Amino acid sequence: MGLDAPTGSLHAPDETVAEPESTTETRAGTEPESIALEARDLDVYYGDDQALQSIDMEIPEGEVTALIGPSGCGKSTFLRSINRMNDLIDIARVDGDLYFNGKNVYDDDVDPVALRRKIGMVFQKPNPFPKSIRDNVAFGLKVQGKDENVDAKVERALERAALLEEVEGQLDSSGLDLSGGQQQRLCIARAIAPDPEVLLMDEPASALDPIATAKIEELIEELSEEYTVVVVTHNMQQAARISDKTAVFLTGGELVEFDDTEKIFENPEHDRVEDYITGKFG
Ligand SMILES: Nc1ncnc2c1ncn2[C@@H]1O[C@H](COP(=O)(O)OP(=O)(O)OP(=O)(O)O)[C@@H](O)[C@H]1O
Repeated sequence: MGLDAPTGSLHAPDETVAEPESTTETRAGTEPESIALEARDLDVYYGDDQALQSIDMEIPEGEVTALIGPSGCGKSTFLRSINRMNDLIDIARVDGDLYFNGKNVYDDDVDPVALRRKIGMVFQKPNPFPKSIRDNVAFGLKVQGKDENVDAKVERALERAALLEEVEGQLDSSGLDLSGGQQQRLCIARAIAPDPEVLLMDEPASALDPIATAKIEELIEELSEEYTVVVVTHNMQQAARISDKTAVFLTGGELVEFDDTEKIFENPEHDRVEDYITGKFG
């Protein structure tokens, strides 16, 4: 299950965050591809229970990567390890490395609050603040002291989140008066207003009806033109529709296969992945 918490933070100044630098070959070994996020031998524990086992993964920049797998296999745990949201869980412990633009986010000099500004997050249940639409989107900007041209930035974020047309002229109404799908797009606008590089989404459409879900799926594809998107989904058809890469986690917190989405769904390497994809379990 996703952790319900707002993006952004109440803390401010600029701390150490990584700048782009990492480039590597694609899996096919043809063209160079920029890597936004790289997990190396990443283990996560809750108390004595290990939730993720030795995860190695390279997430390309500017693409949509889907994390799929049966309930409890560690998808949300992996997502939260990327922007250190697991820090907020007392019993969670992380071993291994997670690089963002080549910098290990678990280094002592990385401020998790600054990191979360570069790596925004959207949760399963839309969680707008009980504030106006404008204030919801402006929240992250104000926290960062980016209070110049706030109205223009709010409108731009709403536009990028495909919500502006529907709420134009009513930015002072409460975010809570919007429909579920609109609330989720408002949360996406709030996450992108501070201009992150990566958007993490934990089952962002699972609480929505099919029409609102279709809008979020379309939006995710559009967002990947500007951001690296990592999305947890229970819905395999959704993963197949919206993602470029797919990571399949299986019970025990193991990453069994990570490849181009087409390859995963059409010709996976592992029988266990094929069984999962074809609905034999999970
Ligand atoms: N806050 C927590 N405290 C203790 N154990 C946790 C916590 N969060 C997750 N776990 C455990 O870690 C394992 C992985 O959970 P996680 O939520 O990451 O899986 P998931 O694949 O996202 O599951 P789902 O699809 O049901 O949301 C599970 O065994 C779960 O019970």
